[in-house]
Amino acid sequence: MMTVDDVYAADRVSGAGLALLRQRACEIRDRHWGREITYSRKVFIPLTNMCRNTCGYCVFVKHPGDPAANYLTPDEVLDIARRGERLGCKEALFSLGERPERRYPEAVAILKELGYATTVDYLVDACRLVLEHTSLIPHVNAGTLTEAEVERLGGVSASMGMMLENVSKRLSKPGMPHHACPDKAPVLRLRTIEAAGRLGVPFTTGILIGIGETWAERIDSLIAINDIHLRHGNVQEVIVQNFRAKPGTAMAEWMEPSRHEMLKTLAAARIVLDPSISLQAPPNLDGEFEDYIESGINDWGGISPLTKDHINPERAWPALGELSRRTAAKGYRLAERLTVYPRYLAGCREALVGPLSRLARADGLAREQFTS
Ligand SMILES: O=c1nc2n(C[C@H](O)[C@H](O)[C@H](O)CO)c3cc(O)ccc3cc-2c(=O)[nH]1
Ligand SMILES: C[C@H]1O[C@@H](n2cnc3c(N)ncnc32)[C@H](O)[C@@H]1O
Ligand code: MET
Ligand code: SF4
Repeated sequence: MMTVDDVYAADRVSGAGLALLRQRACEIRDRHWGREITYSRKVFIPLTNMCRNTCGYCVFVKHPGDPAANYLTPDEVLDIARRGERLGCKEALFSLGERPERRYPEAVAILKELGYATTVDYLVDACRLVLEHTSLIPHVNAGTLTEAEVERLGGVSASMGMMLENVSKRLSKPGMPHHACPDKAPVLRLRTIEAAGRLGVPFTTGILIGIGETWAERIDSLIAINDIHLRHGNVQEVIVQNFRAKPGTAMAEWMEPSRHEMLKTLAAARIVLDPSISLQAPPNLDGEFEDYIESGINDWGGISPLTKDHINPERAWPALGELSRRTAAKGYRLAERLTVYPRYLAGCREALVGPLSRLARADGLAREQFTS
């Protein structure tokens, strides 16, 4: 048995110690998730890249003055979704900046032109548009939200998400990545996940590693997420994502976390988290991603045949055939899932019943499987 105390003490494990940690994680994964590793075929829809925060690692955000700072129009949203649909995508991932209208008159003006007061108002209609005119299912990754906002968005998306990042308040101090980022206050992030729990919204969250946190703070974060899941049962997946330094950002010269850190953290996450929570790591942020399989992951997250990863635009996804082959080389089968995991399908909102049942097969994974 491996206890939470053992995991807290695993900060400096290597060699046989690390091997044992990873083996334990794999046993848990194999027992609860079998020999299948899933992914979601998606399009990325960056509804706006303006944001009132300025996270030190973020290259997605664009501020007014930069000609690239914008909102997509409803036509552009539908165009991305329709092209994705033709390529077999099933998820529309809306990932966007947070409340730019609270900071920039430029954002207020564009929203007004579109007929909205807030970014969330526009997001609700953009999701509805995709639901009504395509077969894609919206997943909303819009950062911190109030309970009322989660409720509204829950009616037009099957699942929602927001990385906790980390529970550490230290990361908001001057010189740290979340300094002057109102929406990255850990207490607000936890409240958002908790609100989704109360409303029964299947939720994706996770931690970003290598941004100045300690090992103990990583484990604290995983436990905080797990506690919400134990109360509400709504955390469908946890992402462990490695920070990648981007030119032009405040953290351009920061050291990136090593693969060793990823392998250790993934195994720790699998041991700490309830086994019903899917463990996801992205395959485009490290050349030797297949090693994650031996740390207990069971999911690769969203992969797109059409759009780039706007958050890590320089990191192309591996081709599906390659992902399939490298997954198989470790003894696992690649399978395509929907944005919402099988066990949450039965509890979905009325408006989603039809769209989801058209895409899901009896076991809850995608009826039409693209795996190479
Ligand atoms: O392409 C990406 N997809 C990201 N996704 C989407 C993810 O890969 C899946 O498509 C969805 O979680 C559905 O399972 C996120 C979703 C969230 O709810 C929260 C955070 C992320 C982070 C990323 C990301 O950095 N890049
Ligand atoms: C959508 C999620 O992407 C993550 N994110 C943002 N910037 C980076 C980066 N430079 N490297 C890795 N992950 C990043 C954050 O965790 C955010 O919440
Ligand atoms: C584009 S970053 C992902 C969405 C949101 N701004 C967040 O940081 O959580
Ligand atoms: S990571 Fe999200 S919250 Fe932070 S600046 Fe980028 S878009 Fe804004």
